[in-house]
Order: sequence, then C-alpha cells, then structure tokens
Amino acid sequence: MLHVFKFGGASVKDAPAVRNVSAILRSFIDKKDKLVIVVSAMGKTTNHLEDIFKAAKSKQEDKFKQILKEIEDFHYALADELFDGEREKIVYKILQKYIFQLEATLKDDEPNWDKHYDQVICFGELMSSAIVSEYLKKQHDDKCLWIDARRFVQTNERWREGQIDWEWSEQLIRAELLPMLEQRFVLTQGFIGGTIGGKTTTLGREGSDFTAAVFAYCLQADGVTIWKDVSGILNADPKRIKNPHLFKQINYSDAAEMTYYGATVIHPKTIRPLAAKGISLYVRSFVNAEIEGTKIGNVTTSPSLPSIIVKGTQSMLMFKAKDLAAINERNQLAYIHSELNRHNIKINLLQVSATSFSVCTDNDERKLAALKESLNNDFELSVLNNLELITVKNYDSKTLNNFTNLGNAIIAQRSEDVFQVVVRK
Ligand SMILES: Nc1ncnc2c1ncn2[C@@H]1O[C@H](COP(=O)(O)OP(=O)(O)O)[C@@H](O)[C@H]1O
Ligand SMILES: N[C@@H](CC(=O)OP(=O)(O)O)C(=O)O
Repeated sequence: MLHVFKFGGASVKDAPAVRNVSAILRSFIDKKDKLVIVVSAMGKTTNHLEDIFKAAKSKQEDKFKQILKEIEDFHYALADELFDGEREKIVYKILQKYIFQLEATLKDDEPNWDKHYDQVICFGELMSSAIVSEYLKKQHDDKCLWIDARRFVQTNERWREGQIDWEWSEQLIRAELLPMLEQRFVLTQGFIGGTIGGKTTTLGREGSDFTAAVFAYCLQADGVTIWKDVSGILNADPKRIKNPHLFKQINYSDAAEMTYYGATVIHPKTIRPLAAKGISLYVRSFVNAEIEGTKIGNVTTSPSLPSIIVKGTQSMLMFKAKDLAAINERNQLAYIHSELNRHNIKINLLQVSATSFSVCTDNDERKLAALKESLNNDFELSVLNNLELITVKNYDSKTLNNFTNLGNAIIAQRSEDVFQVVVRK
C-alpha cells in the first residue's frame, strides 16, 4: 500500500509532538507500507516568518533581530530535546545553515514583494522537515529519506499561489520517488514548490494539505491521511461550537463545498486532484490515533445534518459606479469580475443591486489597495472590515437562530440548502 501522510504545524509543534508522529508511523513502517510524509512548519512558525518578513521590508531592525532570534531559539531548543551526540551536531549544522540563508534572503533587495515573500516563508517547512526527518531516521533505522519538495512540486511563477505543472511534477515524482520508496520512506515539505528557474513558490497559506494531494495524485497513491488535532470532519469547528458531530464519511463534492465555504480543517485545493483519481482522503486525529476519523471519497451516504462554517477576517467591498449613466452601457459586473480576478481576489459572496455591487472577500490589505487604485476612475469603493461569513449547509430554523448572529447581519442570502450571512464580529 502506498500512503501519503500529512502532519501539520500543530502535530509537530514541540518535541513530544514529534515523538508522537514517530509513534503513529511505527505500525505503518512495520507493515512495510510505502510512505510519503509531508510536514508543515512547526507550530506557528509561518506566522512568525510573515512577521519577520514585514519587519525586514519596513526596515525595523530591532524587531527583525528579535524575531530571528526567537525562530532560531525555538528550533534549537526543540532539536536539543530530541537529539544528542553526533546526530545533534548534524541537526544543529542544518539549522544553522537555514538560519543563515533566511537572514541573507531577508536582506535581499528583491523588489517584487510576493516573490520575496516566497523565498523567505519556505524556511519554516525546511527547518521542520530537517528536524522531523532526522528524528525519524534515529527512530526507524535510518529508513527515512529527506527530499526537497521544490524539486518535485513544479509550479509557475504565480508567487504566493503557485499553480502546479501537473505533467512535469508527475514525471519527476514518479521517476525519482517510486524507486526510492522500494527501500525507504520519504519525508518532504508541504506548502512549498519550485519554478523551472529554481525559485521557491508557496501554494497559499495552509497549503500543505494540498501538497499531500499533489504527491498522492502523481504517485496514484492508495490513500491520503491528514493527521489533525480533531477526530475528523465535524459539522462545526469545535473551537466555536460545543460537541459537534463527527462525520464518518463524506463524498468529494460535499467535502469540497465545506472547504470552499471556509471549513479550515482541509485546504480547499486538496479535494479536486484526489477526486480526479478516486483516491480516498482520511482525516484522523494525531491525539487519538485509534479513532477512525472521516473518510472522504466515492461514498454513497453524505451528511444531512446542518453544518456550520465560519470564515473569519472578511471584508465587504462596495462598488458604486461614479457615472450612473454608464451603468447600462457596459457590463459593469463583468468588468469588476475581471479586475477582481486580475488582483487574485476571491469572491466569497456577491450581492448586486441596480447601482452597486457588494463583494465579501478575505481581508488582504495589499490586494485591496491595488484593486482600489485600478478601479478608481469608474467606481467609488468603500471597504468594511472585521466581518465574518457564516454559512449553514443543510440549514434548519433552529440552527439559523442559534448560530448565525442574524442581529448583526449585513447581507444574508439563501438557496435551497445553503444559508449565508455576513455579520460584524
Ligand atoms: N468542520 C470542521 N471539522 C473539524 N475541524 C474544523 C472544522 N472547521 C474548522 N476546523 C478547525 O480545523 C483545525 C485543524 O486544522 P488546522 O489547524 O489548519 O490543522 P493543521 O495546521 O494541523 O493542518 C481544528 O483544530 C479545528 O479547529
Ligand atoms: N506552514 C504553512 C502551511 C500549512 O499548511 O501549515 P498547516 O499544515 O500547519 O496548516 C502555513 O502555516 O500556512
């Protein structure tokens, strides 16, 4: 059996967590399963890298030094807890090299913000994979092989949201990984890819789930398991709603719909490649590895229970045409759509009236400022921040009353089975 496993930031956040990953893998390694393991940056490292990147860009020298030290100390302390002797020295050397490269990359004067971001943010996954792979080597007779995902997950130059070159990636992955997997198991990084010119790209925040799907698709794996701090897919985020219901199985399209609306448990791009090849995706708990969790695949039954999905940090953009006479002269909506697309701004909800358009989208100040600038001649654009988009799939009146905070609603829409409301936080 060939499995792709993904361990996210929470599952490798400290030394006990890394030990737990190794323990989970034990039975699969003993069974001689072929394994590709994808890991994310440890804990909240990616957020810290974003902070240090902003500090570097705005020349905040003290803040820059302080965060770099924190990132360095965090990884060294973890290595200190997990290793000793020669292996500890090896890990220290690798970490030292990455910290040095990180600092040098931060000091580059790359004018393209997004391109520079990708060259910096990748270090979280590089450091994490170095530590985890060395630990797995130590625990599993040196059977773990570290590979650099940037050599295999080939993308175009769409910085921060690299689009996969599926054919090229598949060729590379199959040609090199299949023979490797005969002897050993492979560990690599989520979230990062590489261009033909040798630059690093990232696949969008929280994109490591998608990396697992890319490897699974290319290798025609028997299954993908993403190990989370929850027991599987629930009908609501347990951080928001008490005692949610665990779905044992969901079909691809319902799962894709949930992630599209904002269920953060799986990255939205993960489902499609797996559905294309009929590969099942399992969501299981790294805290309680004996629980079966959720199977997403070609299953016949899917949930009819209401699911509540909350997408935070939303902004409402309201476009009002400056020249009302022009409204009927050209397709304003198509024009706004194309501008949103050009700035890579995704519409989460849209409302159209005779003279204005309102769009609910993820808050991204830089993208929104660029959009405002480009539409300035034709539209007045006002922006409302600090909003949430609440979606209830398979809604009933009890769920709407209890969970949608309708008193704070700005816009509400309903179709036969989906209710959506944008509310002030
Ligand atoms: N419908 C849902 N079912 C389960 N978990 C959910 C759901 N919606 C949101 N979550 C949240 O997703 C989290 C797991 O995703 P995430 O933190 O991104 O994992 P990782 O970083 O390990 O990949 C859970 O802790 C939970 O709070
Ligand atoms: N480390 C990246 C990618 C990722 O997917 O992380 P996680 O698996 O912890 O959500 C991020 O935080 O965006």
